[in-house]
Amino acid sequence: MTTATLFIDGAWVPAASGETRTIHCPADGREVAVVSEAGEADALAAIAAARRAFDSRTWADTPAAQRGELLFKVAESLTERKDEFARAEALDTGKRLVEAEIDMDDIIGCFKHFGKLADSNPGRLVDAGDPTVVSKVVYEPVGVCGMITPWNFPLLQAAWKIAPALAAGNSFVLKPAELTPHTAILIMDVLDKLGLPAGVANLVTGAGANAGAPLASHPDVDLVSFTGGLVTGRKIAAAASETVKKVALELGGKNPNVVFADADFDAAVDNALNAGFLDSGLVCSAGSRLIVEESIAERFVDELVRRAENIRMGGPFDEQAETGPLISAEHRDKVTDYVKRGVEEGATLRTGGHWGGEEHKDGYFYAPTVLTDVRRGMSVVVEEAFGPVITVETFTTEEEAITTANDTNYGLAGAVWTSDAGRAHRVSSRLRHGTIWINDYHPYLPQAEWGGFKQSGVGRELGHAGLEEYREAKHIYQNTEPAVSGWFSMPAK
Ligand SMILES: NC(=O)c1ccc[n+]([C@@H]2O[C@H](COP(=O)([O-])OP(=O)(O)OC[C@H]3O[C@@H](n4cnc5c(N)ncnc54)[C@H](O)[C@@H]3O)[C@@H](O)[C@H]2O)c1
Ligand SMILES: C[N+](C)(C)CC=O
Repeated sequence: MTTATLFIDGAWVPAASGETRTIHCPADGREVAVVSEAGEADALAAIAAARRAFDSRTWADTPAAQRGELLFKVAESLTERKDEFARAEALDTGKRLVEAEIDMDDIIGCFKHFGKLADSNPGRLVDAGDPTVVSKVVYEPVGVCGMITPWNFPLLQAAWKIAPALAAGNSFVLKPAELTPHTAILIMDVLDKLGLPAGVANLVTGAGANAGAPLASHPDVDLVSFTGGLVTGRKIAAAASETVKKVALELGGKNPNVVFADADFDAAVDNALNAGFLDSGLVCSAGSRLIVEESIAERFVDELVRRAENIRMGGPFDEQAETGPLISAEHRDKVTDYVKRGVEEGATLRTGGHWGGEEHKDGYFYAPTVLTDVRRGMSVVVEEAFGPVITVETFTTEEEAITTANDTNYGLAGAVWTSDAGRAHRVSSRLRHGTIWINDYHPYLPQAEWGGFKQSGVGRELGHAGLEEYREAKHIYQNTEPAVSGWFSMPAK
């Protein structure tokens, strides 16, 4: 890959500083690509290009149905280039190729979903209660959108923003995570080849503090949509408040996976593994808090540990591998610290708690880990470790299960396992999380809203609301028989 990887105003350019960054695969350290390292000057150039493109109205005034057609063409192109994209994603993230392929299917589904929605809701007439008045609500694009995305699902999280932003007629600047820029570069190539007007889609690859920060603070950005960690999310919201721009935040989770004694035991154990260890737990909605009914806890944890010890770690192209590495040495140190602190605070390490063995020495692997005897308030129970770490809590009553599951500042997702339909309904309706699974874990649908309660975020992606984030509602009130109002007295002339 060349080092002119910034896409600004319809052209591929290097960073103004000439700086580059080498991307390595976290599974084995191999060099994957050298990309341009954007700084503030590049972000400002991209924002200016997006502003000009928006103000020219070329894309904003393109009929919504045509904008939708472009999204279908993106889906077609991604389908044709699926292998290339999945391979690039797997190399950048270290995730298994099969998982990157599944992500591609979801990404294609996302473009189709917003392609369908693009012209579905042009606005509505409002009854003003006066036949001389025409009152209507129309939906307009927000303007210039800054989009900042994380490294765990690089293109998927970008697609959840790009597709609705384009459907609504906006221009945007995308800043992907600095460690995983590859598929963001590829999707700009797709948009470029499909003839999207110059300046509508812009890309800056680089570090958050330099290339990302202007997207949150610049007055010419109308909306900043961020997916990433809570600490960064707070900074984005604070920076955005200066110019009172629209803010959408998709942050982390400390997601409860609640298992009642009447649940299908084998299915619940199997899915507790999926919940916590799929993609090494590098999923915002990972079921990192297992909350299991006391009467089955011992048997459940024994089986969970037995199964966890069987999980095979490996790189993206290792067909025997069941899970991959963490993203960096720094990230692995963070996970290591959480587990260490948990044990120091009294947790029992039932399995894991160590790095990958000699065969994985060039990658950032961390073994699937189960901690029991945890207490609420321990950092590993409260904070997002963002790794393959499950903590186990127990309960004896339905009320206690609900209280424990809601005892978090986060509110992204959670699951309930039970064979009692009434209980499933009662518990799911009391859980304060944006997605609740009943007798399942992890599925999400482009047709259904995704997002967090509490400190897991602001706003929603996907569904219908995912499009509305990128539109402004405008009320147009027309008096067809203008007349003197008579409100103020009329002085004699
Ligand atoms: N809710 C969701 O749907 C969802 C989805 C995926 C990931 N996540 C969350 O993302 C986190 C993991 O991702 P991460 O480690 O990349 O998060 P992060 O917050 O470290 O980084 C996310 C992005 O923000 C950028 N950034 C960092 N500092 C910035 C600043 N000061 N100004 C502007 N941009 C800045 C980074 O460069 C990156 O592009 C986890 O907390 C995970 O739960 C949430
Ligand atoms: C939103 N999701 C589940 C696809 C990825 C979260 O990290």
